Amino acid sequence: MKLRGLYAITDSQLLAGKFLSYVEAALEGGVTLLQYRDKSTDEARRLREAEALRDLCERYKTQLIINDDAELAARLNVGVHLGQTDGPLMPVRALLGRQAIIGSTCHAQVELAEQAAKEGASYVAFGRFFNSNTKPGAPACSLELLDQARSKLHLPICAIGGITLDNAAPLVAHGVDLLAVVQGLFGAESTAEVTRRARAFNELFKS
Ligand SMILES: Cc1ncc(COP(=O)(O)OP(=O)(O)O)c(N)n1
Ligand SMILES: Cc1nc(C(=O)O)sc1CCOP(=O)(O)O
Ligand SMILES: [Mg+2]
Repeated sequence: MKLRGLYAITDSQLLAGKFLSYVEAALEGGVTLLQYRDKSTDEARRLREAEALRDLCERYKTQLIINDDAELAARLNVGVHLGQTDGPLMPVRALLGRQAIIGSTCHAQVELAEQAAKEGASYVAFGRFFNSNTKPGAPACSLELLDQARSKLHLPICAIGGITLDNAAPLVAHGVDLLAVVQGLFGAESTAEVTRRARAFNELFKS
């Protein structure tokens, strides 16, 4: 499966009271990957929500990725996204199997991405590219880094951090395969607007 297009990421605060309706609206507009990102320790709720997302993703033929939690990903037989402090990648690859999608945060360092590629990552994520309300403290990354990364890496490149429909086009022009978005997608006033935004993000990959 080609990893290219919109990578929607959930946010429990932003989506409170409208979690599944907003996610479904995004899937309706077209989502290549959907990440369940919930930084809470409420295991029961996390399992319930992740199961609901897995069922929704099956209906829309979208791949579900769990943030941080390889055990939960294994339990649901879906992919996982790991940051630099979320533990080593290789045991997770062994746990989830060869087919599983495993993403790796590489901040603004091509060397981290080369290492992740060696360890079996399915895609590498660079960011943050713009100011992010969701994660204001994330280290910054530039378009020039993408040019270097594109010339050295042979796996899909994901960009994250403050991405909106107004600023995303240059990222795609610099070789990004996946646009990972929270606020720029789900910070919308209605489900119809979420669907419109999802479609518009995907259009950026067609020109
Ligand atoms: C697609 C994608 N890229 C980067 C991140 C950030 O991961 P991490 O650095 O582990 O930070 P948290 O998201 O866990 O706070 C991501 N989740 N997804
Ligand atoms: C979860 C996350 N990781 C980042 C990184 O740079 O590693 S930026 C980020 C937040 C993405 O949300 P938004 O689209 O609302 O900015
Ligand atoms: Mg993490």
